[in-house]
Amino acid sequence: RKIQAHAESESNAPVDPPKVEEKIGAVPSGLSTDSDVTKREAESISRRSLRANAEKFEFQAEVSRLMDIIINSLYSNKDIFLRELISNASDALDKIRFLSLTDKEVLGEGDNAKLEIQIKLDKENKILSIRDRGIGMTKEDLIKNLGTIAKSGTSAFVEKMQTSGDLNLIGQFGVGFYSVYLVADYVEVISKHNDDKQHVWESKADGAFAVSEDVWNEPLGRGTEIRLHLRDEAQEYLDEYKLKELVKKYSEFINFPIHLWASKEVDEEVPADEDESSDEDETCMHDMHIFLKEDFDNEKPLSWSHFTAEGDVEFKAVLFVPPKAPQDLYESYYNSNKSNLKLYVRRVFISDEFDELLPKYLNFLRGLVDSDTLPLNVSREMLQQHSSLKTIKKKLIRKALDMIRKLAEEDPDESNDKDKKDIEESSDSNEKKGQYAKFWNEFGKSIKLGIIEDATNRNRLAKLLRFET
Ligand SMILES: Nc1ncnc2c1ncn2[C@@H]1O[C@H](COP(=O)(O)OP(=O)(O)OP(=O)(O)O)[C@@H](O)[C@H]1O
Repeated sequence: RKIQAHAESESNAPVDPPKVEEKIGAVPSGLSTDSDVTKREAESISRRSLRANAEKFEFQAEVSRLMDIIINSLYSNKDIFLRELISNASDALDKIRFLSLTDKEVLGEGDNAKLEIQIKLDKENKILSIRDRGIGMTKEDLIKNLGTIAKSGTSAFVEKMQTSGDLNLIGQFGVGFYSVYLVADYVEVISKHNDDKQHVWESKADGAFAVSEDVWNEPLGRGTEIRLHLRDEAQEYLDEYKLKELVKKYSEFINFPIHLWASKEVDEEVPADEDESSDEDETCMHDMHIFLKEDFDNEKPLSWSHFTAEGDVEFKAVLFVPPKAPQDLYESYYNSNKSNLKLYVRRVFISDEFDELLPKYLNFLRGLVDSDTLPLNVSREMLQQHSSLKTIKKKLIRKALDMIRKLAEEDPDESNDKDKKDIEESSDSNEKKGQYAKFWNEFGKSIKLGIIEDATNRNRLAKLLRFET
């Protein structure tokens, strides 16, 4: 399987362009002057009828069927639409960042250069909008990407959705966008790509959509704003607490800042971390810290380590020991190549299935590595042979073993020294008490496997062994 930078756009098989169909949707009559048109159109947003002079299109039949299923679904986990939109926004941001590596100009200046996601709640008009400063879509992109599905097996997929009723599959098949119709009955997508003017796509999920040049909204500069006109029964998505929780949940590995704005005009950064600066370069580290604190049903990781390696091979890494071993940790130890480290190159997400960064016995660790030295767009085979990788692996093992050793050293239960124990107990040691025993319980077997498999680090590993007395 090839590893591809997330930032690359997928190659789309050619598809027939959707048919143009005139006069679908309400056509207000008697429009005279331009300003009149603008006024009427602004009104139409609240009336939820499609813009009058827009070019109208029919959805590809499968898309139409899919939308029917979604809009009539009784599926209870409607929250997933936000996961899909955040993930699309993040992909779009990755794409522009990827292009900016070779051409800085594409980012533009001022706010345009801020690679971020904004979520806005307009309680009065019952609109939830998600905006990114990503790559954006041209008119042609809007028509193709949000009107057709280019993948083979689409009909079978739609069939499966209908029979299983499990709309969670939607993201896996790559049609996540349409899940917006779980919560909205009218959706506008406003988009500005560097190569085109700003356009609006809109649809009421009635088999048709419309696209027009946008003369109504503020210029976006670059990127996409998705406006969801919420259904009556989906008003809960205007509640900032609910939204904040959802954003936290779905932004686990999103390496761009997400800002949530409520109508009160209070700016809250979600997720926010008081002790971290939100320096752009640090975004993936930043998110990782949040992840450390908030995941695992509020159980903290047993230990973590965050470091920067300089010299020939430059990388940053966060490693941590989860609070519990996954149930299947040892089940297919020799067969599976499961890794829990995410690999980024220059902050572009590359893979979370790359198992060359740590030896098998350290598979229980989680975290991420962000390297400036590895090439961005390479196959797995090329990466495996890259000489930097050996250095990264060596340093990661060292840091991981140091981190585990420290866990023991800082645990008062581990200390034989009575005085030290007293001093430590008066400080913040309560949290650290018993942590090593917990670690040993969950991951002791991995240390034993390491002793067998890793001759270079055998002595270091031996110091981590514990025996029942
Ligand atoms: N915010 C956005 N900015 C730019 N392009 C977008 C955005 N949202 C969607 N698109 C375009 O529309 C296409 C269809 O989106 P959709 O969510 O249905 O599928 P996907 O993103 O390809 O797959 P997945 O849902 O698994 O992420 C995307 O591939 C992308 O080209």
